[in-house]
Amino acid sequence: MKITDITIRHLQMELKSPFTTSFGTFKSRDFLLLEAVDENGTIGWGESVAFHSPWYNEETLYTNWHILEDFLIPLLINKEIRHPDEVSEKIFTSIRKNNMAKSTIEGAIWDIYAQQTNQSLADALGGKKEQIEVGISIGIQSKIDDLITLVDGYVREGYKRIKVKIKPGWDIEVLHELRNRFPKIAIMADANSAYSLEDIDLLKQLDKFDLMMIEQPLASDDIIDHAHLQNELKTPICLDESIHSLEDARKAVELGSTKIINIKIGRVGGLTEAKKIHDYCEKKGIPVWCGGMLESGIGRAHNIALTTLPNFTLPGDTAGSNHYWKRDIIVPEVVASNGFIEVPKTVGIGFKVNQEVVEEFTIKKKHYR
Ligand SMILES: O=C(O)CCC(=O)c1ccccc1C(=O)O
Ligand SMILES: [Mg+2]
Repeated sequence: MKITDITIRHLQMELKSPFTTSFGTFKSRDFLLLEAVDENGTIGWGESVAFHSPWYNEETLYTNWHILEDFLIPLLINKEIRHPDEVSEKIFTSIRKNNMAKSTIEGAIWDIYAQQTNQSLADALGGKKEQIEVGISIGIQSKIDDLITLVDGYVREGYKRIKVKIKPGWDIEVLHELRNRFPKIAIMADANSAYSLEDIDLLKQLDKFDLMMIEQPLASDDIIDHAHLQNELKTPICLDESIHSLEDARKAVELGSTKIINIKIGRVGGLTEAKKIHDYCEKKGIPVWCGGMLESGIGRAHNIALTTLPNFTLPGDTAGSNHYWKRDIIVPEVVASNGFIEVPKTVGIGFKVNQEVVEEFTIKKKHYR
């Protein structure tokens, strides 16, 4: 295939309810969508998971736009691509990091490749599952009672794994109440790097809540302190922010910094690298799951396809569209029923993009050829 035309858009979608992490609160989600067209007119879609500000990592949607416009698109446009793996393995090798920018365009190439080979994106990646198990990620609330009420609702909806965000001051007491009220459910906690090794005594207290895992307790670029912490904890540590590549995953696993890995397609630079991390972890007996970045339906569709690979044995964060949006930009929307999402069987990402709704949420767009 050859990509002849690309459109980048900045979209803004209002979240149904604000989402608070240890770093701050989101009321709406700004993100980039990329539409790529090949020489036969096949259209592929990719979503940038970078946020409006660089709180989660150093990228933002405008650094992504800059890297795409000035570097990635010129490297890729009108170039013959035989397989999507070539995007990261050959075409983008001269550009360091900027993984979310790379992943945006690579995702669209995978979508086109799947359509041209007449298969679903899940099949193109080698996934076998017909349905995937998902959990829910709940932001920091102002009161514990509010959290309990929310969790109660999600448990009734059938979500089998509940993730809560924690930070200093919103941790022990919250998890204690939650465990008391829900003795049997799978609970995990995500700190988004809100602690340091100085908090080791507090973190050790989390062991008594029988958590499925604690996600990224320490610094976002660390794998050394996490290894020290894991030595002292019974609760498995899961790394999110620290893992940007297969190499990072290998080093963290070798050091014993992590027992589980959260794979986010954008954070690792695309589906090809995500698959490599998956394969490596499978060999090493490290379970993986697919993280979420409050994606629109397009990013969600990519997450679902990736999760069909066999070592995604733990429920991911890709909840149903209705958890986030009044109206999503794909048809049908993603539906989670009893904690499961059916994997679409149609070609490509398996969902139609609702162009009218995309247009409605577009703040800015630009065309490249
Ligand atoms: O529901 C989702 O999409 C995942 C929510 C979530 O936990 C999250 C949302 C935004 C940024 C980072 C994270 C995270 O996993 O750390
Ligand atoms: Mg996380």
